[in-house]
Order: sequence, then C-alpha cells, then structure tokens
Amino acid sequence: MFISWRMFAMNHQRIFSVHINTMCYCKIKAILKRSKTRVPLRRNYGSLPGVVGNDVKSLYSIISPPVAKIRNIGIMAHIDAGKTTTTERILYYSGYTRSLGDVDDGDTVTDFMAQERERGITIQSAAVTFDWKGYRVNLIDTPGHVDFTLEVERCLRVLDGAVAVFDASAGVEAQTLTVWKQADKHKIPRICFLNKMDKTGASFNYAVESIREKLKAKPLLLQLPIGEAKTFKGVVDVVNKEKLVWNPNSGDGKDFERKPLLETSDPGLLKEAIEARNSLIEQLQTAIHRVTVARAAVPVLCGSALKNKGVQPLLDAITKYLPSPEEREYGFLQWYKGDLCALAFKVLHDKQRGPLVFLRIYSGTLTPQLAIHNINRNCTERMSRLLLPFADQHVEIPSLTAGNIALTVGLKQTATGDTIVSSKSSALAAARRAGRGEKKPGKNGEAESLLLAGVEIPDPVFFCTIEPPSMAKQPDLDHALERLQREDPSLKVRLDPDSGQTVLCGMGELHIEIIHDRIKREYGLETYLGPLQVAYRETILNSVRATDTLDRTLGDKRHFVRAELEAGPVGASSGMAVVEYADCVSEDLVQASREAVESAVHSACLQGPLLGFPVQDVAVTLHSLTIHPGTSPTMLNACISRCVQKALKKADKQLLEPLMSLEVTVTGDYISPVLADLAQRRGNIQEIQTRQDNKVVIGFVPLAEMMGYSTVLRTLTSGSATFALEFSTYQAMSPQDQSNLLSQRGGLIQVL
Ligand SMILES: Nc1nc2c(ncn2[C@@H]2O[C@H](COP(=O)(O)OP(=O)(O)OP(=O)(O)O)[C@@H](O)[C@H]2O)c(=O)[nH]1
Repeated sequence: MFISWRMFAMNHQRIFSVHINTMCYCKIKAILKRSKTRVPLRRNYGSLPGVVGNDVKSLYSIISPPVAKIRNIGIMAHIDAGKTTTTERILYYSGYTRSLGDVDDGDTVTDFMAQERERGITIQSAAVTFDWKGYRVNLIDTPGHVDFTLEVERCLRVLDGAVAVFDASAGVEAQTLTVWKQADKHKIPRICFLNKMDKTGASFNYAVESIREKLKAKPLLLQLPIGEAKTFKGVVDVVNKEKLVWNPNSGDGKDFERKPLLETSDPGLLKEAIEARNSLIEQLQTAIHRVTVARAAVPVLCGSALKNKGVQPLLDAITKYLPSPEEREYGFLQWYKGDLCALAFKVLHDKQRGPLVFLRIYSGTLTPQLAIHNINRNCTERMSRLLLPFADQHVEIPSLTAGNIALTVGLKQTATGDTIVSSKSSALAAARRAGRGEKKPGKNGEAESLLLAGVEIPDPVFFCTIEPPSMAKQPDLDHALERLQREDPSLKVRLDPDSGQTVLCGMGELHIEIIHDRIKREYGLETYLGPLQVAYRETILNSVRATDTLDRTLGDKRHFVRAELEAGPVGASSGMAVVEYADCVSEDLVQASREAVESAVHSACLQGPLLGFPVQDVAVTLHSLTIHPGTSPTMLNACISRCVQKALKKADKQLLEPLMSLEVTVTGDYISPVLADLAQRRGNIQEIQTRQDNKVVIGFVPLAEMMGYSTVLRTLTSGSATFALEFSTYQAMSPQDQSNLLSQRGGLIQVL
C-alpha cells in the first residue's frame, strides 16, 4: 500500500491532498500557476463530422479499421509529467485539432471537466480517437494525481499498451512507480517518452538510468537527444540513423566523409543496398515490436511536448511497437467463440443522455438497440445508441467490433467494472466451455466465474460527514451519491447508525473535495462537509475469554444459544479477524454454524471498543457452543457478536495509526529546516540521497502528522520542495499518543 503527497511549491496557492489505498499515495499541487483566464468548456472541434471546416479528417474514415490497425493506448505518468500536453500535441499532429490546447490556459481537449480546467489537472481519464498513418488509435489520457490512481488502473485494465511519460529532469518519480506496477499487474506493454527535454536540469542519461534502476526495466534507446535543456533541438533516430531537428536553420551531416552510392554510377548496387537496408530495418523494428509486446524491454524516446518536439516519432512508435488487440493474449476469448464479451470500465452521467458507459469489446459486435446481459448484476438491459468517444463530444456509429472501445447510451444499471455479454444463455454456454458449468443450471453462480478480473478497491483511510442543506434535500443527496458511486467505485458512502449522518469515504482530500464540488455543480446541491479525519484501526494485546447466553422465545419458538470464546492478538497486518474452532466443538456443529459465526465475528470487529474503528489482527476461537434445535441463524449471530464485543472490551486495547513512507525532494540549502520539522512530526528518517542537484529525504512519518504539511514545507523551502508519501503499514501508537487521541475524541463513534 502506498500513499504519496507532493507539493509544487512555487509561491502559489495550492491544493492540499492526501490519498491512501493499497497503492496509497497522496500529493499536494499548486494551482495558481495555471489559474489564467478560463476559456469556455466547448471547443470548436473541426474534426467532428458535420462541424465547421473540412481541412481536418473525418472520424468516419476510421470507424471500422482492421483489428491489426487498432491501438488501444493509455498515457500514464507521475503528476505534471506532461501527459495532457503530449495528448494535445498528438491530437494536433494527427489532424484532429487545429490549434494547440494548453493546460496552463485551461483549453485542452481531454481535460474537459470544469474542475480539470480550473485546476489544470486530469481527474477523469478521457478517451480520444484519431488516426495516424492508417492506424486507428484509441488513446486514454489518465490522471497523474494519486487520489485518482484507481481511475488509472481501471483504464489500464482495458488497454493493450501504454506510453509512460517522464519529466526528463526528474526521471522515475513516486507515482511513476505506482502506475508502472499497475501496468505490470495487467501485463501491459509500454514505451517510455522522456518529456521536458527542454527543461533546465533535463538529463537523458539520468532518466534512462532511473528507468533501469527503479523500474528494473530494460531500456531500448531508440533515440538520443540532440542537446539538453536550453540547447535541446531534436532527436537522433537510432534505428534509421536519422537526425530529426525541429529547428529548420540548423545544418546536418556536413561532417560526413562517406561517399554515397549514386543513381547515375551504381544504379543496381544502390537498389540492392536500399532493399537490404530496408529489410534489415524492418527486421530490427519487428524485433523491437516483439520484445516490447513480450514486455522484455521498453523502447525509450525523448522530446518536449510543450516545445513541440518529438511527438510525431512518438506516434510512429505507438503504431510500430505497441501491440494490436489481436496480439494480446486473453485466455477467456476461447469461451465466447465470437459471442459478445465486453468490460464496462467507465460510467459518466450526462444531463441529456443519461448514463454513458465506456465498454472495451473483447469479442463480438455491438450495435445500437442491442439487449445485453450484465453478469455482475445478473440483469439484462438494452442500449439505445452507440457512440465513438472524442473527449466530451461523441459521434454516432452503426456498429463496433472486437478490439474497440465503445461508448454506449441507455445502460442504466451497468456500473464501472461490470462484465457484459450478449445474453444469459451465452454466459452459461461460455461457462460450460470454460468447464465451470457444474453448478445448478439457472443460478448466476456459474456465469459469475466468467467475470473479468476487476480492479481491487482499497479501503479508504480518509472520511468525513456530508450534510444536505435541509432534511428535505437528503433524498437528492442520496441520489447524487448513488450516481457518483456508479461512476467511481473508489468513493464509499456509509450511514452512521448513531448520528444518522452520511459519511463519505474517499481516497484523499482532493478526491473528497472534487466529489463535494461535483454534487454542487452537477446536482445543484450545496452540501456541508465535516472535518476530514484519518481512519485509525484498533487491536487487542492479550487473550481474553467471554461467555454469553441468549435465550429468547418468539411466538411459540424458543431460541437458545450459549457460547464461550476467546479473542486474542495474531501476527501484525493479518487484516480481518480469523475464526477458529477448538477441537471439542463437534464437526457437525461447526458445519451448521460456520457462516453465521463468521459473519457475527466480522461484524463485531467492524466497530472496535476504543473509538469505533475496525479491529484487525485478532483471532477468535470458539471453545464451546450450544444451540437448541429451531434456533434461527439471526439469534446465533446476535449471541456470537455480543460475546466477541464483550471479549474485545475486556482485553487490553491498542490504537493503530497509518504510517507513511515519505520522500521529500529539496535543494541542499533547505535540508536542515526540513529535517528539523520532520523530527517534530514524529518522523523517522532512513536515508538522504542525492538526485541531480537535489537532496531526497526518505523516511517514515505518521499520517496524522502530515495534515497541512504542504503549506509548512512551502514556507520552509521558499516553495522549492516537492514531496510524496506512500502508505506503509498500520503501527501501534505510543501510550502517550493514544491517550491524547482518546481524550480528544472521547465519546466520538466513527463509522467506516
Ligand atoms: N518545459 C516543459 N514543460 C512542459 C512540457 N510538457 C508539459 N509541460 C508543462 O508541465 C505542466 C504539466 O503538464 P500537463 O500536460 O498538465 O501534465 P499532466 O501529466 O497531464 O498532469 P496531470 O494530468 O495533472 O497529472 C504544465 O505546466 C505544462 O505546460 C515540456 O515538454 N517541457
């Protein structure tokens, strides 16, 4: 699990944000550097059929290309590496926009949400479709901010390849590592684009070395830069031995003494030489393609998106070296035999069109008005229209085949992560082919085994209450939250049973802030957020026994349960409570009661005895259990749950707090105040590294101490530092810290 924070301290106002998940990570980001006058949301896209201008290409020309000519590509990187700027250049050079969008001016095609344009960051991934030299490219610009890491993984899940963008002056940064691991998990072939070669401090060699060392990848240097930082002019194409210089005034090749083969003197030899060379280059390119697809190496290119250098060769590399959908191995395709199989990887709610669902089609064909079966929800629903996504604008199309990314209208129940097939019977047939049809026919269980692996949703570590402006507006708030959850499975909503308040649980402060903002803008509701709180955990330090008896007569039925159990600590970070049975409990009784007992133990551990946080690292052993015949499982559950709570209350209790691993990058002059400040935050410094001209402080610090860190770090370092945090583990609080927290929070009941 990781958490990372980052501060862009350039003497500007900034957003503070914190995020924790299994790849927990949080960041802080300056916003004012991008707070120029905003342009209206809609841009004039000459590319859309029927829209102004005919000098740009029509999307219709690329609706149904052969699968081998399709590239489903994501752009991924650490925040601010230049993904959106690179995407803008790609759209410009491929002919789909006539002017270059700029994140600093808030007029990019892919960052189309109001919040994205205002803040200059990508929040939602945007899918754009364009063609390049006869290839159709579906490209997804993913967010770099850690609060939206899950959005990146959802997209990677459905892509065939990715471009990892790096800031050439920083090399591999914290979030690069996170997204790289996600791409490894989903076996995504990649190419690397070392962006910002024009920036002061840019170093091709440093960036390549950091790819080798930190990502443990094998870089294939397809290009070398011509100059670096201010002197960056262009690139050398190593494969074709060409020099690509974007400045037309610079000379080339004068130093070469080699004599050329001339058409006039050696026409035959020249022809043969050209053919041999072309074939050699072709073989070499095939080899690069092969090792890239096999993920044995990563081609590395460089450029500067902002200064318009190196983007066209990047596009060539995407089509040459990244795989087509056909080249990816999807074992489950054989079960479908050409029947529809698709994954819903994104849901958006459009005011006019209702829910828009993005589907990656793995097999079969989608057409408008098609009825589809959703395996996750075990329901059948009908789509009305089929669209080709182009950022926030869409083109209606008659059908779409395997390998493509489609946007559907009319699917009201489908949520992000659901598996879509043509019908229930087709799912059952596929399940039988997969050898999983043994269960009773008609049950959804067998089809469920065909669910495409989704994205793990981590437990949020931040939460706060949310209140509508009046009680009458509560149903509207519930409706808005329900829709937002369909779009974003990393948002969790709970009801506090004691106060009746709605509790929002998110990936970080920015995540919760954006949700709050969207409720206002998209649903017209002014809501009030309670203070953001860190989610602690609880555990016990010694083993204790408890007994409980439940004897209740309901109507003419007597329910009787007597239980004796022991709760005790187990090895750290074992997560959910472990349930065990002592040998003296009969096997029949274990079989009959297992489900009710386990669910009772788990629900009792959801609210710990200290502050109501979940209890972890606990084992519960059932020593004796007596159940009278006719006793309902609900009564058994109630008795066990009460007994576990009794035991937990009796034990010595311990609060656990999230411990973060921290990386602060700072210039040498400011290292002392940074270290002194970290010492006050209960920080534990492990190492201080040198990175180019900067010092990198690496250590651990409790999350609760990091609230407001961005502002302090900015003040301490005159805005020159950045930082990243990764969630490391839950650690026991010291008796002093625990008693301080208990006295601050006394009486509070938390719900998570
Ligand atoms: N010097 C230099 N700056 C660049 C380059 N590319 C992008 N930038 C700047 O870097 C900042 C971030 O660029 P974005 O394109 O928004 O980066 P991003 O990776 O999409 O950022 P998020 O979506 O927020 O993760 C902006 O101020 C850009 O103008 C480049 O090649 N050279």
